[in-house]
Amino acid sequence: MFDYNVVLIGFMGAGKSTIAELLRTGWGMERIEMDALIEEREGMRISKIFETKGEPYFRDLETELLIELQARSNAVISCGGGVPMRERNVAEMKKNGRVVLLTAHPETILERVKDNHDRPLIENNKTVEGISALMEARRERYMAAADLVIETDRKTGEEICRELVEKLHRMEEEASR
Ligand SMILES: Nc1ncnc2c1ncn2[C@@H]1O[C@H](COP(=O)(O)OP(=O)(O)OP(=O)(O)O)[C@@H](O)[C@H]1O
Ligand SMILES: O=C(O)C1=C[C@@H](O)[C@@H](O)[C@H](O)C1
Ligand SMILES: [Mg+2]
Repeated sequence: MFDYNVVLIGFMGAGKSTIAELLRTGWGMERIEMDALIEEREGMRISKIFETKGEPYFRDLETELLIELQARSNAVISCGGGVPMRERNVAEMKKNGRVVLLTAHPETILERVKDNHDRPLIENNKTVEGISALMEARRERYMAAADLVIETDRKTGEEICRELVEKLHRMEEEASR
């Protein structure tokens, strides 16, 4: 039980949704899936929103939703991959949350996302090189937003969750000393 939110950030396919679901089932947290909530409210898939309304429209929806989510606690918020790229968003997620960055190497990401076609930003160049380039462009902002970084390559979801919960508890202990 956390008296704040756990905000999961990271590249597409890093495992945010997977880990959020495990924290819901195993740790009783409320799971909030930003992409899914936006899709539900807009009544269309993310790829369709990008196509018909454009990326800036989608990015504004993300910011509005993050502001709304500050009212929760003990929620695990699985962010869209691009959410930490806006400074305003990072300020919002830190108001009532600890930000956890999940990382994975481009080869691992490619393996995980290759059969899914609802990630418009990588759909046209789904290669190690394409993923590496976008990852590099995002690295600095992802790192700056993170309170905690967890590598996910060759770890199971359960291992990642245990590491995450342990590290967050340790951070709280250290902060209260
Ligand atoms: N630790 C892991 N080991 C093996 N496979 C994993 C792991 N974590 C996630 N996966 C698999 O990788 C794929 C992508 O994971 P997931 O959807 O959780 O990523 P995401 O970070 O939420 O991506 P997006 O930003 O696109 O929503 C899924 O098929 C999932 O089952
Ligand atoms: O990394 C990104 O910019 C994105 C990741 C997905 O979660 C979606 O939010 C959308 O496809 C954009
Ligand atoms: Mg996801």
